[in-house]
Amino acid sequence: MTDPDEAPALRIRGLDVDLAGRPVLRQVDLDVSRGELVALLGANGSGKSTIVRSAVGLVPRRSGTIELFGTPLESFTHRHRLGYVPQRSSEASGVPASVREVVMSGRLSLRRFLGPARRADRDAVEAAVAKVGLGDHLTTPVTELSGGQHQRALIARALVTDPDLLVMDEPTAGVDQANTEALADLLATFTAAGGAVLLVEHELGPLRPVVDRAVVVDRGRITFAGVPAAAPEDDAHGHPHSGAPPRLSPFPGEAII
Ligand SMILES: Nc1ncnc2c1ncn2[C@@H]1O[C@H](COP(=O)(O)OP(=O)(O)OP(=O)(O)O)[C@@H](O)[C@H]1O
Repeated sequence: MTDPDEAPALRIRGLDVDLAGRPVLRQVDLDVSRGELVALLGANGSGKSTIVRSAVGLVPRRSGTIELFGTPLESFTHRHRLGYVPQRSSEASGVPASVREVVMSGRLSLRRFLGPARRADRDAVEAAVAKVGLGDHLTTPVTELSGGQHQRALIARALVTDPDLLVMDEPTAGVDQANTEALADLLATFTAAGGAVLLVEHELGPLRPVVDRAVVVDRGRITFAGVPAAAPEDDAHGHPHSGAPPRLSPFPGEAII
């Protein structure tokens, strides 16, 4: 266990994950510091989602350690410090919950009893919804939102506990340029205030200016970590271009290429 005051927001060491009896992640090491935005890149099926889902405790691991703010995941009780935005496709459902209900569900980790929402909960929901620009849609069923608006509702749900670490799985999938740029601004504000972000992307696109470090995953292993400008771009088939062998270091400050 690392000193909680010094510890990075997220520290993964030697992570091995098997799914359906098949190795999916092998010896993954990754740090995300406070105030830092790290993007996980890589081809389809390389293991990006499995890394972020492991980081929030959704996937059992074969070996390795995961710490949040210096505390092992298994004993981390401050769930409100963690905001998770799943892949939007995994949220699709025919149940017409409103934006308010979806975002309010993010407050459950803070509520001791499940009675009617308190004033503080309602205020936090309205503030988070306003932050993502959906203030006019509080009562709109999420099924009636555009892809970009739906994504913003999920981001509001992740922000509603005022987290210190945001973990996002493809937050720009199916989102137009304007919404992606708005997300980039929001993330820049979040990290400037000391928040840490780990997100999955297929390509950096409009988020590139706010990404501090790009980490490339290839067949379950980290093959590159460095400044975004040096990250290999995906080709049309989703495979990173091979170029000069990258210097390998998943740790902050060690990988300026
Ligand atoms: N629940 C599961 N059971 C079995 N295999 C799985 C499961 N989830 C993922 N996998 C497999 O693990 C590998 C990594 O999947 P993962 O979703 O982490 O990749 P990814 O890089 O996020 O891909 P994409 O970019 O397509 O979302 C893939 O081969 C996938 O088929």
